[in-house]
Amino acid sequence: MIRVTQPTAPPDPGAALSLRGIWKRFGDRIAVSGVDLDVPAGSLLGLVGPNGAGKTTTLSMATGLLRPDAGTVHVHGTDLWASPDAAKRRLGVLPDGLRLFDRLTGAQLLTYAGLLRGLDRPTVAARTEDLLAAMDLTADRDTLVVDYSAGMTKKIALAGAMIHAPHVLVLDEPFEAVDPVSAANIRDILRRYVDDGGTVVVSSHVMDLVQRTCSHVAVIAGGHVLDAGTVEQVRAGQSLEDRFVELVGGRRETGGLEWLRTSSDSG
Ligand SMILES: Nc1ncnc2c1ncn2[C@@H]1O[C@H](COP(=O)(O)OP(=O)(O)OP(=O)(O)O)[C@@H](O)[C@H]1O
Repeated sequence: MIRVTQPTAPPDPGAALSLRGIWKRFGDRIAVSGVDLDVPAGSLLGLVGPNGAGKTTTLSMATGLLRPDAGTVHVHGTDLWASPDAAKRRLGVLPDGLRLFDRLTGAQLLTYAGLLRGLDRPTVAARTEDLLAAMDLTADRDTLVVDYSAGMTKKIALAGAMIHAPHVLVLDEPFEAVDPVSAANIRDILRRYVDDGGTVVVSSHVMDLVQRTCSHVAVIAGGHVLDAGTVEQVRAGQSLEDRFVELVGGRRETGGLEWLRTSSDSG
């Protein structure tokens, strides 16, 4: 079970990811202010929150891409910032706005990712073909990634994050720009990965997708975790979207844009 823990609680060694008191400040803006979160092994957790809530900053600190100002991150009990190599071997990451080596073809990019992770060539070759097929990209295996659509680019980056068979996948907006059929395929791949013992954290703005796909959810706003638990616990009988709006607030009357009513300017 996920808990929003007391800051003094020690990290949970049984959790796939255990964040304790992580903070990040950019100039005088505090992006993340003391996030404590345990992601249970074998869960598929959706991290949801409004724009600017601190999701990307939290995930960057949870995966070794950004050093927290304070706090700790443990990956299956290994301290990420004390033992980054050991911890990162267990992580597969799809960062937000990732720049890929897009002058490579899709197949070359996966080969590169596999070799970089220390896999031998036959293993890389076999997994590359499996992943291309799973992402429905076999026909475009020899197309340059720079010529891929946004959704195809997302899928090849996701495949690159999975090639070393990590224990934990951390995916920032994996469904953004992905067509509904590909999104369903990706959901199946992630569910199978979880059934086989993996853990997935995805950030998303699409509540319906999180409600249908995830076992757990954490709601973050203003750099804090507002609620976390199983999807059933957090939504408490409402739709996740209604519960999200209730927790986060911020709905406003859409007055003040009268000038947009172009029909009133018909003369
Ligand atoms: N490199 C940076 N320099 C300065 N401020 C930053 C930087 N990165 C993030 N921020 C600020 O930190 C806050 C949290 O940003 P973050 O990108 O983590 O939010 P998010 O929840 O991922 O948002 P979105 O849903 O819009 O992607 C925002 O106020 C943002 O302006």
